[in-house]
Amino acid sequence: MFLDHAKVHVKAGKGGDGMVAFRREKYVPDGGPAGGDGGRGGSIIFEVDPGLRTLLDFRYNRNFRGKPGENGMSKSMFGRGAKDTIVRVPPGTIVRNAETKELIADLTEPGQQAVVARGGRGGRGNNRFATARNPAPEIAENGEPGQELELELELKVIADVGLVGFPSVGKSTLLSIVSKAKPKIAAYHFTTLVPNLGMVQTRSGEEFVMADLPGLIEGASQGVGLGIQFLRHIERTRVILHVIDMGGTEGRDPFDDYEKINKELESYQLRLLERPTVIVANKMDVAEAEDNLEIFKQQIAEKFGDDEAPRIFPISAWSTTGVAELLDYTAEVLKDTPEFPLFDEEEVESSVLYKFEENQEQFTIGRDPDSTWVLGGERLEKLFNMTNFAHDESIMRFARQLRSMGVDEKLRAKGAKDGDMVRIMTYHFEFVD
Ligand SMILES: Nc1nc2c(ncn2[C@@H]2O[C@H](COP(=O)(O)OP(=O)(O)OP(=O)(O)O)[C@@H](O)[C@H]2O)c(=O)[nH]1
Repeated sequence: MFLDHAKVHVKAGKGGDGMVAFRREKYVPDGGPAGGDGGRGGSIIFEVDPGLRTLLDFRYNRNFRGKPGENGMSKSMFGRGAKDTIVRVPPGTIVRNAETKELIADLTEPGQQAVVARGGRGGRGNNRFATARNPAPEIAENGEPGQELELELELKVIADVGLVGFPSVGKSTLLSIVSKAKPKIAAYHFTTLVPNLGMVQTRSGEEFVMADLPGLIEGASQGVGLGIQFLRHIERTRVILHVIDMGGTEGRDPFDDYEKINKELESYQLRLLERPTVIVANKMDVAEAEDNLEIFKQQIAEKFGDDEAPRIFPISAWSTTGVAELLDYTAEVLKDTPEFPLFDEEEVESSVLYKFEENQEQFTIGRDPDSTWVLGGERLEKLFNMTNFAHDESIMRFARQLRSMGVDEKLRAKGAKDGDMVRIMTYHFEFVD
């Protein structure tokens, strides 16, 4: 099965805790501080593996946890940093923050990496807090928590081969008989259009994705301001299969159809005619088809003259005659056909790059029903988590950090009085003006 969506939970490793320790030397009753820093927590990194084609793995495995950094040790020894966790994803994976929908990474090139959750910094040991006034501090930080978030993965199903042709020539029939799997695809964000796509496997096991291209193009010509991602579908379509009804159903003339469709393709200005085309002469099971094909072949030969004419594959989508040969040849042409960029490199670059911003609110002030003041906010909670409450001095340092962020002042401005209770997560304390 060909899955295009997955939701995963990632939590990077916490930094190791800093240590409170003192030197113990012979004959020295009170040595200086000797608590080492904790090591960095492991990040979670997504890496493109060109061998993958689906997001199937994420159905069974949707939780990724980074390794914690090692705690700091006595004798000023640092904790070791944790190894990052590498998660392999197929090329074409788009990663978003599931909550805000913000784009985190657009992974396309083999080996390309994106840090999706950063490991926490190691907490500092007490040897880092020594000052002239406080030569033996009992202050150490806990490691910073690793980043944690819910991610939405989306695999761009890129069509290698596009089907074109008049209505009722048999495009859907052909697609349905060659598709090994129908990718479950969602409507694009910007249109309600769901292109008709199929995964194709040739007799020798080669794979490519085939799409009903007119469906895509019609969407593109209707939609104002279609995203770059949408047009990339057409850009990545390297080979065109032009399907023609050789049965001449409803009095149609095959060559006339062929010319009309080409005119239309030209008008889209998507470099479609530059791509190699294979002509699929369909409905060869119909009585008149053989005669029609002979005439069509002559017309094509005349049109192209000495130029290289596209290959014509007579098939019957209905009885599947000739279809395997058509697919073999298509796979071969695909191999030697590059992409047809519609956008200049710079534009693509900026859409490929990912951003990773820390957008932290400083702090928030709310109230519990019993009128306890409640302090929150990402940055404040992080400082709280990094405080080692086993040591009074560490707690005092936390109080200083709050003051310098302006928490005291803001509380006072909101009417907090001496003796009021204040809560941060599960920790209660008294407000002292
Ligand atoms: N005799 C015969 N009929 C076929 C063959 N392939 C398709 N048909 C028939 O032609 C009709 C149209 O086929 P579709 O596959 O729906 O054609 P389409 O090109 O996808 O048409 P649109 O969806 O309108 O673009 C259907 O009734 C098919 O059964 C074939 O090889 N031989």
